[in-house]
Amino acid sequence: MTPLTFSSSADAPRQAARLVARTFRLDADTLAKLPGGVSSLMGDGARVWLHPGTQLVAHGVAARLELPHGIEGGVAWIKETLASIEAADAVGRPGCGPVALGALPFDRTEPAALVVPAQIVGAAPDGTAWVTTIGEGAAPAPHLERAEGHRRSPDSFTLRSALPHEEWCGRVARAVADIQQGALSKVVLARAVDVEANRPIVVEEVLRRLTALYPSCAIFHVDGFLGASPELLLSRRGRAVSSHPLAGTYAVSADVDADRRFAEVLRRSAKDQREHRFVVDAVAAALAPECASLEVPSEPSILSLRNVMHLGTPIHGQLAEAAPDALTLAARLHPTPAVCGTPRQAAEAWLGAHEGIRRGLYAGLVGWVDARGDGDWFIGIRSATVDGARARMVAGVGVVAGSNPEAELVETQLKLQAMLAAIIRP
Ligand SMILES: C=C(O[C@@H]1C=C(C(=O)O)C=C[C@H]1O)C(=O)O
Repeated sequence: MTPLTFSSSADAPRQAARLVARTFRLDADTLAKLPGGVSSLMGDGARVWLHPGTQLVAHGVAARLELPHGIEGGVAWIKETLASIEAADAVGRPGCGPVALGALPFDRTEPAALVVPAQIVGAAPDGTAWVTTIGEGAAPAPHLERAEGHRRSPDSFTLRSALPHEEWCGRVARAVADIQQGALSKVVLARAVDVEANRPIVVEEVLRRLTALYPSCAIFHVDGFLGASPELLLSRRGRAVSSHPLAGTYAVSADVDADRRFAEVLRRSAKDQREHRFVVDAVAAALAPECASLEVPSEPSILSLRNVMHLGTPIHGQLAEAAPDALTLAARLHPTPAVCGTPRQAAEAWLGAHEGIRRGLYAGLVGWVDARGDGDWFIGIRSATVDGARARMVAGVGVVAGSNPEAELVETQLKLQAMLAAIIRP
């Protein structure tokens, strides 16, 4: 069936009324046939969202939701469109019923799209699992075949930086100089590395390795864009809202005592604290007008991953009654100074003039929103874009007064490790 296409218009909710969604609980017998849980259904073409909060593995497209003017053109119509799909939902969990899922570009004005999948298999943290099917006129029957992946993986890889190291370090030095001149306070400069493999990269295998290496992160895949993001931009469950901005990074070693000392160094680093504060202040300022209450810890804590540790501040709030849906809130926060800079406009202009790469979906938004307005949106970092035997990995670093170009280069290498370890077979 050809999917419907909706373009951000007043008409989309009316057209969506042609779609019908059915959600059923998956019983124990059916789940027993999926030993890896819902993730056993992810073939290369699936749209995947695996997070300890909510897991969604989606196939097919019931409708494409197009944003020809990017998220800047407004995204509130997406939740309204989902809400006008006729839905029978026997489970009622966040992520049940019709869902819009996908990845949106870093650039707020770049054309973008999400999809309403034709089938979504989901699981909640307590193990409740469900399947939703969506179609025009009637919801199709669910299809729960396990993905069979017998493709031969690549075993030889070449890596090439998009910019020579010296040139990239020169740009960091330029950013530090411009910051010292007072043109801006922080800018997040990204670096791309291209991988070429001897055979097509097997997306499903990369996702399995990411799941094993980064179990606390959001593992995602949308049309070749995949990754393991540690950074929650915004999650909404009813009136509860949360965000977990990160900024400030240190290496993680194999030695617990050394890591404890590194964590202390990071916590006491005035440069990293400053870099972090810009992000927390921006997130809190954007959320406050929508919230009846908002808790922002005064000190960051340490978020430890396999390759790096970050300063992170968990922010929680209760939304005001009229607050918008998860995607609208996330789009309002984006781009935070964790991936762009401060002040935002000066940083965007600086990146446009000096960064030298097209970010695309890197550092954009990735996640889902449902018809109630619940949803999870992470920042699309620790990510790569895979196209056959090629992949582009991107990682960025926050540059502030006092940043050292060579140290920032090392930081990009640590962050790129997240994807390298999953793409390149051990
Ligand atoms: C921009 C990235 O990461 C961001 C930048 C960080 C930093 O500069 O310390 C830390 C976490 C992220 O918010 C990236 O991984 O590409």
